[in-house]
Amino acid sequence: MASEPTIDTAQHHWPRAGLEEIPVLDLGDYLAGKAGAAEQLGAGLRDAQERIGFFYIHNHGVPQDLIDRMFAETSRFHAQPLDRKTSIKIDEQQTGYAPMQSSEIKYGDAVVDGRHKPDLSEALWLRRDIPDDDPELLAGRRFRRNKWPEGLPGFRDTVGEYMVAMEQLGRRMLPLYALALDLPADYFAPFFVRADIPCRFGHYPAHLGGPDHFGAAPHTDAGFMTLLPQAKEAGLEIFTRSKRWIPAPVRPGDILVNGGNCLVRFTNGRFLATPHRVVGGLPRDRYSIPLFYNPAFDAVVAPVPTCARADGSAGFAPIRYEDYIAGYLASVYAHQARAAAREQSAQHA
Ligand SMILES: O=C(O)CCC(=O)C(=O)O
Ligand SMILES: [Fe+2]
Repeated sequence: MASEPTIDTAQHHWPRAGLEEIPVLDLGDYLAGKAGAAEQLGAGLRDAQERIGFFYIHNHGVPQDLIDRMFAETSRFHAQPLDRKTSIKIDEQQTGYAPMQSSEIKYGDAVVDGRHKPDLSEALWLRRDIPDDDPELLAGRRFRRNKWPEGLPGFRDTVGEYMVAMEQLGRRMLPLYALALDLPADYFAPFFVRADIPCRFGHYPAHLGGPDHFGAAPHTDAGFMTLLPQAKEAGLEIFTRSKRWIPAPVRPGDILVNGGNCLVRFTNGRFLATPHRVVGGLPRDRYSIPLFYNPAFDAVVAPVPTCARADGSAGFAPIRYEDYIAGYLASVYAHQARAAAREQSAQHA
């Protein structure tokens, strides 16, 4: 299984105060095509990703009405009776309904405080929708088949609209990552043709858990960039390089962005995948709708040329994204660990 990335802290030198500030990047001028805006944002993104691993984006171009409708659909889905939700229960495809406390194994090295209780949240996972005759789907590849809820008219259309808008945002942000790393602006584009864009439409019921039992236990995300439209309720906390948990303030209308383990691998540990968690014991129900903007399944995630290690060592070994994500999921979910074991024994049979 793929080993989790570790952060090369020797490359980071920042005063403590700065380690706890989540910057805001305004994409307005950039999306309007203003000269110089991309370079300026690239520098801001570099600072954010080296220092704290999280940043808000303002004027991101995704209509608020669409985000509001996606939140409304998410609460409509979770308001259904449990047997309706479990009729599309999550399986080795990693799409469908993940019930409360279904993260059965814990997040390997990313667990920063040794607490191992399964998440007090439920979620509907969906990926890019592909036609029934897609060759990879017909070949039985994992992570390809969506499970759509029935009896919720309009749900599927809204999810489709949301995925298109959010994927476009992710694609438009790729040049900023490239410029942040002194690479040609189009460097990352080929890795994201048919990007993997899993969405987690999550519900954290009020009054569950507490200081030692979380809505989402401490973890790092697996992919490249996580796009998290702001929930109405607070509750997300991030573990900074000053070794403290700080709340991520709710900034209505903005989208919170954070780096995942694939970004760490691309940058040989220079950009952070910062551990985060959702606290337990929330005063009100909380919904969240992250889209994980990740490479295509066949893309090979390998350190970029500008992130060679100073000591000449190679750093992270190249790995196909799909192999990486399968290993990550097997470390979090028992059903994925079983699927991985089945695939291994089939290969050796
Ligand atoms: O609900 C949130 O605010 C964050 C959830 C999260 O960290 C995740 O789904 O990876
Ligand atoms: Fe996360």
